[in-house]
Amino acid sequence: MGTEDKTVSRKNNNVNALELKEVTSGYSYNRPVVEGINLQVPKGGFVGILGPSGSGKTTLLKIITGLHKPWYGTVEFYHYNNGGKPVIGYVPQVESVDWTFPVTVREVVSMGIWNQSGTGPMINKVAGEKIRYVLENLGIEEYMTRQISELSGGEQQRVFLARAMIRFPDILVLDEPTSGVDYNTRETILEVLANLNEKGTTIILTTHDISGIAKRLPWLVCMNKHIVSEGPPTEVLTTENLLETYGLVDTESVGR
Ligand SMILES: Nc1ncnc2c1ncn2[C@@H]1O[C@H](COP(=O)(O)OP(=O)(O)OP(=O)(O)O)[C@@H](O)[C@H]1O
Repeated sequence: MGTEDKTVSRKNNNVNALELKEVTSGYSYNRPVVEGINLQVPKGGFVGILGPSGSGKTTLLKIITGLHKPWYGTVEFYHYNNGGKPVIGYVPQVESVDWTFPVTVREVVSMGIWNQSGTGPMINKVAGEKIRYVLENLGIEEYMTRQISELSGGEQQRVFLARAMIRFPDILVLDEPTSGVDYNTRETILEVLANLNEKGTTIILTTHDISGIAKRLPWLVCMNKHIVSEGPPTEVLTTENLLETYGLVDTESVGR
């Protein structure tokens, strides 16, 4: 059975890692950027969110991670083993982070486990080993002591992924994890994510890359302020859905 079947069947087993009900939110009064969002993400699911610039994808991810609050509606999480909230790892868009101050890869990654890694510049042995393990997994162990500002976009992207992975999250949320990276980096990132998903991590990512990423994922959500459609790529990546998602509906042909 392929990953696709597995994820789709999980979608139907009624165990959700998280569920958004009627979520509406935004940044200025009376101008919601996401509206009436109903979304269920199954435990162990791998979900891609597609939509044009400004369609509310990042806002939705921030609502899931708790960085931005819904105006209306609720976000509910599955109660993980410890009976509490899941550990959520968040990988922001690389371009949204300004690393002008001097900080090494090792220090950035250790921020993911700040309270376990020792105080200040001292990173304890266990944390140091975890950091090395995760960096090796991502093929960037040789950058350990480099300044983050010296790295390329694709390398920085993997450092942020490492920072989120080091917490061994139950849910990993990534904002355009492959934007601006080359083919090999994209494949490495996708392979790492597929392995984490195989081990049970629930993954939610946004992407603009339809052929390189979206159509290879088991479940897609198309959004443009509202959810336009969701389902497996074969059902969702239709011309009609994409035109509606990207606001390119041919008004002449529909007689408007
Ligand atoms: N901090 C903020 N303050 C005010 N408006 C914001 C803020 N963040 C986002 N917005 C606005 O909310 C809308 C949705 O933005 P969001 O970043 O969620 O879209 P997106 O789909 O992730 O876009 P992109 O693909 O370009 O990253 C946009 O119109 C944006 O200008």
